Amino acid sequence: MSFMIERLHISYLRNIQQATLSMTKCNVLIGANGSGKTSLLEGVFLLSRGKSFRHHQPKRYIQHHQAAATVHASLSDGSILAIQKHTDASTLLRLNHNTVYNQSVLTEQLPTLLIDPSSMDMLEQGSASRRQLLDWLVFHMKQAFHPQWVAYQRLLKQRNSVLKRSRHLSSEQLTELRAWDSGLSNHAALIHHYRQHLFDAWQPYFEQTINALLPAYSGQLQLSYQAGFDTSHALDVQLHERLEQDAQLGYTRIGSHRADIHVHWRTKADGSASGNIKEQAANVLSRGEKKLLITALRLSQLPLLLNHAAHDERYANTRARPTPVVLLDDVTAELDARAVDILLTTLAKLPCQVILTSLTEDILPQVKAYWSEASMFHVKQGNISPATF
Ligand SMILES: Nc1ncnc2c1ncn2[C@@H]1O[C@H](COP(=O)(O)OP(=O)(O)OP(=O)(O)O)[C@@H](O)[C@H]1O
Repeated sequence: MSFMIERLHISYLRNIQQATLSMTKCNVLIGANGSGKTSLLEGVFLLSRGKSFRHHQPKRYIQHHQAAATVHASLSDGSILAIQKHTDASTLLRLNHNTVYNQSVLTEQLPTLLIDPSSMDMLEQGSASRRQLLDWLVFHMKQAFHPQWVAYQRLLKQRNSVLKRSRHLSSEQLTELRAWDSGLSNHAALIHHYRQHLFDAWQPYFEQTINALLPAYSGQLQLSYQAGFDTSHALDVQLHERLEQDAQLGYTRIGSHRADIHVHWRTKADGSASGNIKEQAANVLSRGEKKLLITALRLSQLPLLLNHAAHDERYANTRARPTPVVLLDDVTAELDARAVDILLTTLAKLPCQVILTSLTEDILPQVKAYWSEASMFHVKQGNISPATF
């Protein structure tokens, strides 16, 4: 058994003044450009992650002339989650009417997975979004990962601030760095262990999803994972060896914060899977195919997560677990009718709640055919109203 968002309330987020939605398994938002569709997805993401995927500063997404934006969700297991973001960037988080002080508590209750136009450059951009892709999985599957990652980030920040301040380190600073490096090294070893373990578990799910979404590339797309440092040696030894270079650069060049995921395309002239041509997939795929690949990267994590949750002792007594919410902005963009159809049939089979946005009603017949429970909403100038199919 799993639970999902039943009721969502948003106030003063961009052009949405007040909106209340009763949600089902598949929720389709239809509206013109600038009507507020993405803002609603932004609200759900904000509740789950504590930040927007569009702007870091709350004053950018809080409605003009308002002091705060609020998002409130009632889940089908009876729990209530809320976030309030103020223009001074302060945050109030609530779970079941109690204040909580750690966003990760809400993230755990409401896993969200975003597929939007800005993620379409994920393969070409810096490593951060690809690293976050893997870390999303690790966070939701390994409870011990998050504290390690937080502790690593804290030490890294301290180390970088010393490196930034002085190119020539005093003996006190060197002693201080050495102590931090040993801590960093211990955290990095564990972070790598969790990432590697889940990266390996993820591979077959990724292959299956590619078979469904990009059958023409079956067996030709492979993932690789780099830890960000040479994992055959302790990180502190390597940090020590390159301390002078880091001091010149003013930051730490190697470590868990540099981990990355790559997608390779590999084929033989005869088209068989293992072979002699190897390229970054981003150099080969069309824009539409890239969207399907990025979608496959994200969606392939869901069955793995859900299989794992079935065995997770945290949910053993309640027999219920959170259902991931897939936020899919502008579902038809870049895709032809056949690709949209494949994407929707794949999504409908996955154990997730879906919130889709679209400029037109073209996808409604498929939504109706593939989901037994679906809702439609019209979005106009920030007003969201339920509509019948
Ligand atoms: N802080 C703010 N306060 C009030 N309105 C805002 C604020 N920030 C943005 N807006 C407005 O809110 C609307 C947000 O639209 P949104 O991006 O959600 O549209 P959309 O329906 O997803 O459109 P598209 O189909 O073009 O992506 C825009 O019209 C924008 O001008």
